[in-house]
Amino acid sequence: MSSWRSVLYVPADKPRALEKAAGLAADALVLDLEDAVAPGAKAEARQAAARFLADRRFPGPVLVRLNTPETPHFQADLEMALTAAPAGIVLPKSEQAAVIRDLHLGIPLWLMIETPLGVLNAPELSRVPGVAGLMAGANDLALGLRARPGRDRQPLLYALSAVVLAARAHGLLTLDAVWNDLKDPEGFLVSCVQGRDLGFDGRTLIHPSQLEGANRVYGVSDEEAQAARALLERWEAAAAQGQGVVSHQGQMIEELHARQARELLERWQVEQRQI
Ligand SMILES: CC(C)(COP(=O)(O)OP(=O)(O)OC[C@H]1O[C@@H](n2cnc3c(N)ncnc32)[C@H](O)[C@@H]1OP(=O)(O)O)[C@@H](O)C(=O)NCCC(=O)NCCSC(=O)C[C@H](O)C(=O)O
Ligand SMILES: [Mg+2]
Repeated sequence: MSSWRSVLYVPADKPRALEKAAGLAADALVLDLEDAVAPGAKAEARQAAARFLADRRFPGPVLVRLNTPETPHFQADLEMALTAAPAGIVLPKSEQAAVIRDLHLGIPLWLMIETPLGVLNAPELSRVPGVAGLMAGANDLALGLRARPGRDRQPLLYALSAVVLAARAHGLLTLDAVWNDLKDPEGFLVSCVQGRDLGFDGRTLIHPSQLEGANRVYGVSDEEAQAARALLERWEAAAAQGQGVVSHQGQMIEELHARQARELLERWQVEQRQI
């Protein structure tokens, strides 16, 4: 089990960003070959990504986001990725399960759900063998929906929830979309809480300044771990007496709450090892 609280996009054609990313406290990186890289810089970005992977510059999982299969860049991106063997491939603008299935890629896939059709097909996309996770893409979603999401992201909530629903139904990981406004760190934090409460496992990010907030909001605090231990203690004592439901600090608890507490403690332990 690894943690996916903070997943930083790094444009693969930016040497300084690659250099910096190698030492950052992100849980994972996505080396971007797609939208952050201008058409004329695609080849250079591909080579830099291959070098970064070969040199094992980052201790955690490193994913590579390819250009879409319809573009002239896709084949070369794919060949590079299959040779360099990242922890996974990110496929942007995923819409059709058959298209993804026909690629027959023997590597973990992360599908970006960021178009109206992608959202509608998210349940089928989640069932494609090899898919490890779903990532939401707010910029493309806003474009495709003609939505105007403000600070509260209200116009995107249906689509974001649909991504979580599909991922959870099929046991996949799922990551919330990026926050563009670097001048509004408070809005970013509020939206991290919103994404976490919707059910996302973590957040995709665009800037190092967003790492601390995402790690904190998506992480398990010591207080939460302590509360989970207390709940388990109460539950185990009650279960030993054959009880199926008890109250704990004024709240009803059942076996499912004990499971939830165990899962939270497991995550807390993983995060402690990553510090
Ligand atoms: C958004 C940025 C263009 C801002 O760049 P800039 O103004 O140059 O940032 P700073 O000067 O504040 O940078 C300070 C230092 O931090 C490094 N840096 C910045 N961003 C990153 C990064 N992502 N990874 C690693 N390091 C980074 C700078 O190099 C500076 O370092 P130093 O000089 O040594 O101090 C820029 O942040 C950026 O390019 N971000 C990533 C953009 C990106 O990848 N976009 C594609 C993914 S978003 C998307 O498409 C999601 C989805 O598809 C959707 O539809 O929503
Ligand atoms: Mg996008």
